[in-house]
Amino acid sequence: MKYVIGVDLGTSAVKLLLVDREGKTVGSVSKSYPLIHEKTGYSEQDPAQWVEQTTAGLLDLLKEFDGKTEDIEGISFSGQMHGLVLLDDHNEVLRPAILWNDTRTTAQCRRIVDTIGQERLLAITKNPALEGFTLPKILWVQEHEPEIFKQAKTFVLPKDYLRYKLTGNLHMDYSDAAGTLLLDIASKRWSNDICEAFDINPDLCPPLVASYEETGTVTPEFALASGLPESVRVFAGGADNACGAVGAGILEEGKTLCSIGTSGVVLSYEGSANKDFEGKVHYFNHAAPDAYYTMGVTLAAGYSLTWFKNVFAADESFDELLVDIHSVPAGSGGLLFTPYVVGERTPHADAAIRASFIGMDSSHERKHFARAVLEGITFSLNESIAIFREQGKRIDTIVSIGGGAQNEEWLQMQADIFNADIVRMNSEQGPGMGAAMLAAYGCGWFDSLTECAEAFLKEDKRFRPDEKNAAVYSELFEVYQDVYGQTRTLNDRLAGFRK
Ligand SMILES: Nc1ncnc2c1ncn2[C@@H]1O[C@H](COP(=O)(O)OP(=O)(O)O)[C@@H](O)[C@H]1O
Ligand SMILES: O=C(CO)[C@@H](O)[C@H](O)COP(=O)(O)O
Repeated sequence: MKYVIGVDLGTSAVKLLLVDREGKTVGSVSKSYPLIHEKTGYSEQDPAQWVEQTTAGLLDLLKEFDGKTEDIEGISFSGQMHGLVLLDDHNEVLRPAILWNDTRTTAQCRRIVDTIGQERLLAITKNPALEGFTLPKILWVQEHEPEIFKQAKTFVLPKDYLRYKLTGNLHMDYSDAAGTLLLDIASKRWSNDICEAFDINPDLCPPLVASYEETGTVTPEFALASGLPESVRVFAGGADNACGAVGAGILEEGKTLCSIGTSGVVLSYEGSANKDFEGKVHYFNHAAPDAYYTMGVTLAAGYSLTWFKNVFAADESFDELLVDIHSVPAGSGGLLFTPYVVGERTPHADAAIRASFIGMDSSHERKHFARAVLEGITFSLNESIAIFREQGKRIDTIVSIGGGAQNEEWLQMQADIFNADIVRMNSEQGPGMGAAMLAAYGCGWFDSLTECAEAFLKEDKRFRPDEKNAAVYSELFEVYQDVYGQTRTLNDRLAGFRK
């Protein structure tokens, strides 16, 4: 039997899947690393930790594996998007990576729009200037750390840096490059116009490849450190949401994905780059050949739950914290939460907004708060679904993946709030499975990713909307939508008091 490995370099942890030729996961390992929040709005990670934890994860994965390591044919990657990794001329990391959920770059976003114009930016990149994207981060370093910027020879994204440590070669794939705001999405080329407008040497941008393209094999040093044979073929991989879509079979028009990881995403397949969503949702290249996807993003989905657990139930597991939420009725007894603990993206691109609990009552217990957090996160994702529905998309079935899909109550809540069937697949680790599928396709095991999806993916369980709860949530969603406008100026006034 032959095998491939899918590596999902997430925000909270790296997750590795060992998958056989029939699509069965025969081994999995997860290794976590911390986020560094030096100031409010800042979010960084040390790229060395991604490499250390992936290497340790591979050692564990291979220790447990009872097959022959020479039978592992390929490896590929799914990566948290947008994070800026700056490298010098020896490919050494120049500063900590500035991540997708770092929102320090509001001024740089304004500079982008003032310099290039919103219309031209949308025409080239299909996306507006948002704090999370990579170009504003490059401009921030250019302005605030000119000495570091002067030494920068190349920029890459998180999984590209990890792949470089395996192969010694630098590349970036189209699906991840799409989130930099430097790629011409339709022609799949770096935009010289954008580089020129911001005094960025185009050589800073690495060579572009397709997600299923081979980028090299494992170096002797990495083979020694990780136990991987040098013969393993290394494929480029893609953005975590593109890989999540591959791993959930979102490979044709009409298919929708909900992913609850650190962030939350509602994603829809697009066959071309020529639709116009006016920048209301992100529009990126897919990891599948010649395809695209649109998506709305909740900045702190799983992260809001993680924040709540760390503050109020640090010694408990997620399952312990959520054990009694079924005993709280839909609507959490009038307690409403907005998940803006680090700001928001869709539909409110606002780095300054912060979260609220509204309607606290002396009858509320901790379980009401826990349920309200899940409901608030799901309402936020429902705002993206509402945008898609307004644009005429029919959304009646949604595949749900990510850490949040581990909880069945939450999956039922998604069905009730989205008013659609929610499907859980055989693997909730969509991005890791998507990465494994890119390696399987790259190795030539299948003629297309669709063929691979047919062989590898199976529906595990379906959650259908409960009419009564759906009606309650439909009414509450209107209240939820009002909270942003009602709390925006209050939050602006509080901003000066933050760390
Ligand atoms: N048992 C669980 N029940 C509900 N949510 C969970 C559970 N375990 C993890 N999560 C949520 O999943 C998130 C992590 O999901 P994951 O897809 O691994 O994220 P990432 O790819 O960003 O590292 C956490 O932030 C947490 O909120
Ligand atoms: O910024 C985005 C998408 O635009 C995020 O979705 C990141 O890609 C991080 O993903 P997770 O770690 O939450 O999976």
